[in-house]
Amino acid sequence: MAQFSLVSASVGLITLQNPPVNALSAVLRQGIVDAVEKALCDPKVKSVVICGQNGIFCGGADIREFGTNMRGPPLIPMIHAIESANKPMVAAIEGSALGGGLELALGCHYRIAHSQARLGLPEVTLGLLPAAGGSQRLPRLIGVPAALNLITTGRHVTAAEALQLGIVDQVTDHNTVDAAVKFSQSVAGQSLDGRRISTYPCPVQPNLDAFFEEAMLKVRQSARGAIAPVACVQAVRAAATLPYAQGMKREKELMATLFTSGQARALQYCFFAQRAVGRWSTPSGGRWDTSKPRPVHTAAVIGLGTMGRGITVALAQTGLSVVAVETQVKQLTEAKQAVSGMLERGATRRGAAPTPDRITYSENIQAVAGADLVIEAVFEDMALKEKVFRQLSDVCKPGALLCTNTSALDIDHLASQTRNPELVVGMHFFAPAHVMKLLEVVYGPRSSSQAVATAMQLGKKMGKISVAVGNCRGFVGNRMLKPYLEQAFFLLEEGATPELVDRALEDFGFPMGVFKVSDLSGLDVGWRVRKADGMVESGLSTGPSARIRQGRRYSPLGDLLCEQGRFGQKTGRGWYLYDKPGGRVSKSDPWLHSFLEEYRVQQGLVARRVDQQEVLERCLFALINEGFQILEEGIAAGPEDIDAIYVFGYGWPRHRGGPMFYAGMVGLAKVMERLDHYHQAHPDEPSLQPCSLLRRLVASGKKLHSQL
Ligand SMILES: CC/C=C\CC(=O)SCCNC(=O)CCNC(=O)[C@H](O)C(C)(C)COP(=O)(O)OP(=O)(O)OC[C@H]1O[C@@H](n2cnc3c(N)ncnc32)[C@H](O)[C@@H]1OP(=O)(O)O
Repeated sequence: MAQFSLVSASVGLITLQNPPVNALSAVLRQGIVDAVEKALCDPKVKSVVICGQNGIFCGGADIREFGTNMRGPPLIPMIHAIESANKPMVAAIEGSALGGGLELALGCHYRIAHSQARLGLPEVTLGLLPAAGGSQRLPRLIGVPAALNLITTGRHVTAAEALQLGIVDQVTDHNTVDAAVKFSQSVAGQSLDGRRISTYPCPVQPNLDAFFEEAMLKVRQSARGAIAPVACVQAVRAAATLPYAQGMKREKELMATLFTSGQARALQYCFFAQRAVGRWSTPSGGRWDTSKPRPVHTAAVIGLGTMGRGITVALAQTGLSVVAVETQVKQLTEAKQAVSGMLERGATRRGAAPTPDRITYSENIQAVAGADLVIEAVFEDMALKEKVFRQLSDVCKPGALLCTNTSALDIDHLASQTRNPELVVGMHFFAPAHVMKLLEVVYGPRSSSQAVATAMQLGKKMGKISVAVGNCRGFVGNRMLKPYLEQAFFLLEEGATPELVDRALEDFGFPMGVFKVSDLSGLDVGWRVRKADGMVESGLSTGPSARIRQGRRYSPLGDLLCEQGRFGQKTGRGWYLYDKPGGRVSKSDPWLHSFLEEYRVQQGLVARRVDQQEVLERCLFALINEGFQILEEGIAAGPEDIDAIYVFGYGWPRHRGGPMFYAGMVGLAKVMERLDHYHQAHPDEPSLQPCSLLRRLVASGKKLHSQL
């Protein structure tokens, strides 16, 4: 609802009241319409201030209403009525004014913001555009380039930037409502002719056609198939070229296509999934709302290789004291330099003062004795990690949480090396650890819910999307990646090229195809794991049995490349060719193509035409099938957890909602039918056999996601 009151004898104060973010629900919109009418009819009221309760102006349209039968007064006429009012309307912006919230403020004649406020039009991140007049008013207010930037990126600006851009008229460090009330009194009775943004001409943009062509090209390149950024450019172009009323018509048409698109549904699902993963639960009954995290003031990191350095930076940036331990002196010296460089660059990027140095370095593991929480980040080797955990169990103070940054190893086994297995959890960071948003918090059967809660809370403090997952080989993310990679290798054997497979995945929306990623992360990483698993035979034997290992189809292609010293970017050669070791730009490699041809001949394989659809179905459906298996085993509590992991850690295109959501969009019956089809053709590939949960869901007609 919206509360109306008369303050300072002549100011009508309208307070938006819809916790937690004053989203513009049907009830709130009705409340605003009623309150505005009251204010305009009351002769005592000479000016009006609109504010939000609980320190937040407005988080925009109520996203939960999208996709339902929208009731209540629509936003556009409501904002129009505010702009047309004959009494000054002033927005008092505290906290956030986002999306429809900012559009409401743009309908007001003046905007006063608190210095800590954030403003923006983030609709594009929800697969929409600012369609309550935002795409037409903002360019008229601040010019086309600045408006286009805000609308196509959805970025939030600070009050200071908003003032500089001309979005707000005044910024205050004091009580925003008081400042707005005072301001509104000062302008009461003045003409409002020059204050209605919809009547402004759009500032002239030189070389309009070239400007928008370039903008469109840029957006199409970075959008990777997302349609909302493209529609945003079209809407701003309408503002720059059409009268306001026609621009509004265009805004409405563009919004109509976006609103009903699968992409908008997927992006809105991601918005809520990102928040839902914070409400974790474990099979043993641990829950986010009943488990109290332990306080963490000092954290320690053991091992200062690439991951350990990133984790140290991420911890230091949260303001914690950090003890960083590395037993090799040379590595320690290099790490010190690298960490301080990363902290400095991070501060420059954020426009903040460098993080005060709260890091203590040591060569001795005894230095972690006082830490509340330790993150072990030594080399991915079980024997080494076992040793470190036994030492930690002796050295650490009672109650200290012991975490391992492993991407696949058994958490429970490591816990068994300690005196207090309930204090052990996995914290699987993604490289670079101070940049990547995802954190898998892995609980073993003996991890206490307090240990999970502590790691989840620390992840949140570090700005991560933390997802609690159960203990199994590869946890959720890497476990699902295995069948995906496997299928990509098999497709090469059957006739595809790395270029074809990567192109299909990049057209789907991944920033990089599977072979480019493999070159980037290093082919030797997987080789080492496969060797440890006893999968690798050196040299190449021939015939189908040479490609069956441990009872299932196996492709030795990756191993053969490694035997040639082709480890990817770091050696300048992998699935692609690079201009030098460490080079970043991939080129097609004729050697690789000949190698594949020779390999097929040797193995008696006949190359056939593989198309993009087959690449997507085999790689993605195999990955999704593993996701269903993970759900069935209770390793992930819900599909949102898997989707968040893939969107925030594995480059899954957000506008496709994550693998499990995508499966729902495609239709579970279709996914199952295609898996069955491929499994019949490849009975030695168990990852193509639909798992029982998928079969049960299809048989019952049940959906995995209520949004679909
Ligand atoms: C014609 C169409 C016109 C306009 C279109 C729009 O306006 S689309 C909406 C545009 N607005 C946004 O995208 C803002 C989304 N919200 C946020 O960015 C943040 O929530 C915000 C406002 C910065 C507050 O952040 P904070 O970290 O404090 O809270 P949190 O994100 O955890 O949110 C708290 C709960 O509120 C729910 N919520 C937030 N915004 C909305 C919204 N616009 N509609 C509905 N619900 C919203 C959020 O989901 C959280 O609830 P939970 O149950 O935990 O999911």
